[in-house]
Amino acid sequence: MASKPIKLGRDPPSVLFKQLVKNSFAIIDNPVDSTTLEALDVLAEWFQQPSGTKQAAATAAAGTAAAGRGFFPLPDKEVLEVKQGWGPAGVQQDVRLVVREAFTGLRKSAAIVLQSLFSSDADSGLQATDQQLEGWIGQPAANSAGSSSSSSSVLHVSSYTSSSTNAPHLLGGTEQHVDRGLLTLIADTGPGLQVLARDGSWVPVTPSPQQLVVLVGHTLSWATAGRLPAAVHRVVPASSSSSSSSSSSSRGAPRLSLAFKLRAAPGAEFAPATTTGTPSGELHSGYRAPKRTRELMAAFDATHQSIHNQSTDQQQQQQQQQQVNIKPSHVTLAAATAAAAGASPESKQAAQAGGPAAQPEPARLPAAATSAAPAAAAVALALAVVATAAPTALATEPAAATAAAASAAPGSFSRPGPAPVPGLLLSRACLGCWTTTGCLMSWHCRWLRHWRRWGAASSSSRTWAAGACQQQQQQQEQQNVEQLARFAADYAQVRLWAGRGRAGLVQAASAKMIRNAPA
Ligand SMILES: O=C(O)CCC(=O)C(=O)O
Ligand SMILES: [Fe+2]
Repeated sequence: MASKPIKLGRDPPSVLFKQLVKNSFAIIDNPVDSTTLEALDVLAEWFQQPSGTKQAAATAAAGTAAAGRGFFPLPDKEVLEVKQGWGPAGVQQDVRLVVREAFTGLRKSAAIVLQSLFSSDADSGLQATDQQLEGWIGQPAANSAGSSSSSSSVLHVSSYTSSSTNAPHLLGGTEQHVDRGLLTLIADTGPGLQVLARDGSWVPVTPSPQQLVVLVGHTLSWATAGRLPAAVHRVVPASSSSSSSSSSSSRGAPRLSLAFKLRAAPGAEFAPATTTGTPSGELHSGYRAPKRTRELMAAFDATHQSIHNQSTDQQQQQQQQQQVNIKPSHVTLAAATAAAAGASPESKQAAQAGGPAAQPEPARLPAAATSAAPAAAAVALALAVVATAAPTALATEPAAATAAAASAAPGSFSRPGPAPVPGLLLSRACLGCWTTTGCLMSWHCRWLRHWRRWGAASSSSRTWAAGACQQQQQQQEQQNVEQLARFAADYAQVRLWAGRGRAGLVQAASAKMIRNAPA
């Protein structure tokens, strides 16, 4: 990364704030001399055990409060989930100790980052007292467990398994997503993490061993009325030849990361008008009413589907589903076709990400998202599809083009949750369901707006509207994808015929006439 790492005690907090506003991520020197590095080393070794051993050791036994939780072998990585007070008896004591210390150290670092963003020296205009911030984060003490003021923060240790697929950047890593919490701190043993920049490009983020990556999460972005944009990020595992190791024991081993997710306590309340010092009337309507964490998270769940953000129960369900249907289920039409076609990196990125339109924050969308996104993403998407269909078609017969496009059509891929064909939808935030990748303003949401106006919109009505609206969006997205696949097939045929010169075009015209001639 181009910019220098930030030293929190030395650099003014405004530097951090500005960098997060600009990039939605920053690299800092670890403000707490914690055992993060040691934990990476110890865990790299721990992850070398067979999957079954790890699962047996780190998954909490049935009948306990954390039953079934702890270790998740996913298709593209294995995740060890660590919460406050973690310590399954099956895990060696030294590993438990180091991991707990790393948890505590990262938690402190995250609190320091949050505090600096709200300190008056940050020139951020953000306002929250230390007491308020403590209320947001919740109490770490074990005796508050389960209460609405208890900490929900979690440490995810991920070991990325290598993928044999020819689209490793899609299947062997982590799909693009936004973290749900306040902020995430990441330490890792090698390259792979990427953050979506405002211009739609993916920026590799490579902290060195003493550094941490700070990512803004959905909750903090919402609490600051979008002033701090949430980081859209993904993990693209480097090929083994290019993987450089920052930790001696992990050389040649899969990338390992520690992602500490500072999450809001369940009962915390966020009022952007107070936090930003902006009169409520001046805020985007989506931010006007204060929200509690639970409400915020329900809206988040309705619009963001990612295994990294789910509750553990949801993860387990999805895990089972993925074991049956692993490969194409992660892949969006655009991304799959772009990858297969070797389309230009820019078109791949735009197609996968929909540019900044995928940013889940309703207000203060980057200019590119509000103006160019729908058209640009649609074009990028079409290009990616055509790029796949066309070369195949040129080498063979027109029918092959249709088949190539059809093979990428909706039936051949499915994705849990809304299919991300961004940009084809309206890129505005919905007042009802809180969708930001493009609510169609379905009648459910229009109703909700009316209810709101009359003061009758409860959180259950919002949940209902969100569900119904999401369903409608999925149908619409499906139609868009089908339409696009048809367009790609037609376009590929025209290119094929055009490639044969005038004779080809005449042939195309006569074929069309014959097709359309009355029987
Ligand atoms: O492995 C990483 O660097 C990031 C993982 C991640 O994004 C997550 O767990 O939410
Ligand atoms: Fe993440």
